Parts: sequence; structure tokens; C-alpha cells
Amino acid sequence: MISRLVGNVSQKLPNLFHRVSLMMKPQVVFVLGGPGAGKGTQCSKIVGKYSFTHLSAGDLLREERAREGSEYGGLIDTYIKEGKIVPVEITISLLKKAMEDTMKKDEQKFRFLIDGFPRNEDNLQGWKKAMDDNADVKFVLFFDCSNEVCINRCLERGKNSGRTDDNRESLTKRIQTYLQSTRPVIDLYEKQGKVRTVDASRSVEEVSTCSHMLSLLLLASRFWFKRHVILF
Ligand SMILES: Nc1ncnc2c1ncn2[C@H]1C[C@H](O)[C@@H](COP(=O)(O)OP(=O)(O)O)O1
Ligand SMILES: [Mg+2]
Repeated sequence: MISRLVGNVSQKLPNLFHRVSLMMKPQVVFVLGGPGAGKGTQCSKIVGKYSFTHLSAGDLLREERAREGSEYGGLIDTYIKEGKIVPVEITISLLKKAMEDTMKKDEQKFRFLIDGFPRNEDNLQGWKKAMDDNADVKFVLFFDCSNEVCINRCLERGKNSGRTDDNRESLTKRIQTYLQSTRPVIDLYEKQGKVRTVDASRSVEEVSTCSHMLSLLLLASRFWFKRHVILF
């Protein structure tokens, strides 16, 4: 009986080990704020100073929309123009792939700034389901500024950005979506003591040198160590 059991297990072991792999566990900061709050601008600056990789959910979706042969291109286009939130499965699969590709290339790159996600309760639940075991969300960096400032910055950006959603009509909807759907997500994280707020109404230079933000990121880049997850 015992020898049959041992025999069975040893037969299965090579197969099991063949399928086990070690992967770095991404350490994540969600970067949230209204459209035009300066998330992208500040993330580019942070990446230059600290060991983070910046992933913008909006940029990944726009790239996917432009990718030849993308089955989701049309759907993404409609959602973006309408200022609506793209279904979570699409956004998560793009984020997950981008994180895996980054870590495959360089396993030291396990710290991520994920900008513009999660945008609503559905995004949050989708992340929890797909990613909670595979990544640690350390905190939310919240760029706080008024709707008026957000709209004016986006209209200014729209003069050169070529973005289909930097116009007053899309912006009105985007601000509404932000207030109705994204703010409650920030509030949820606030209740967990995970929100770090930065006054984003100040100049680019003032925000990027905000000592509160810099000390948080410095600590993160020094003291978040590599962790592995075992994948079966
Ligand atoms: N603190 C700041 N003061 C003035 N303009 C800013 C600013 N931060 C960013 N901008 C400009 C750059 C862009 O043209 C526009 C929107 O910035 P962004 O980084 O693209 O915002 P987001 O990624 O949050 O939508 O505003
Ligand atoms: Mg952006």
C-alpha cells in the first residue's frame, strides 16, 4: 500500500516540479487623481529619480486600441470617447502582461506606479480577484486638485495631444465618472489608511519636489525588497 503510494507520488513529482516556477512579486503604488491632475507628468519624473516602472492604464489602452488586429480596439475607442471605464478584464490583462514583460527583462524592476487604475469599484474587485495573490498594493498616491484645474489642464493638453478625449464634451463626462466612480475607490483606500495625498494644484516643479511624496518614494525604493511568489 505504502510503496504504491510512494510510487504514485514520485511519478507525479517531476511533473509537478516541471510546472513550478518562481516569479518576482510586483510591489505596486496606485496613482489616482482627476483627468489632468498631473499623474503622467509626475510619474515620469519619479521614474527618473527612483527605481519604479510607470504603467499608465490609459496609455496601455490607447496602445491596444492602435494595435493592428486588436480584437478590443473598437470597444476601447468607444469607451474612451464616451469618458466611460473600459471593462476590467481588458485593463487587467494589459497591466498584468506589462508587469510580467518588465520583470522578465529585468528582475530588479518589481516596483510599479500604476497610474489611472483602479477607476471604479468594478476595477477594484477585478484587481482583487486576479491580482491580490500576485502583487502587493503598498499605497495610493492621490494627486488632489479641483475639477476646474483638471479641465483647464486637459483643454491645454488637447491642443497638441491628439487625444480624442481632451475636449470639453468628453471632459465633462470624464469628470463626472471620476467623481461618481473613482472618488469612492480613493475613499475606500482612505479608510484603510492607505492614501497619501499630494496637493496637485501647484506647479509641476512644486509637486515634483513635495517632500512628503519624495520621502515616501525614497523609503519605498530603499526598503521594499524582492519577494517571490511560487506559481504552480
Ligand atoms: N502641476 C501642473 N501644473 C500645470 N500644468 C500641469 C501640471 N501637471 C501637469 N500639467 C500639464 C501637463 C499636461 O499637459 C496636462 C495634464 O497632465 P498629465 O500628467 O497628462 O495628467 P493626467 O495623467 O493626470 O491626466 O497638464
Ligand atoms: Mg495620464
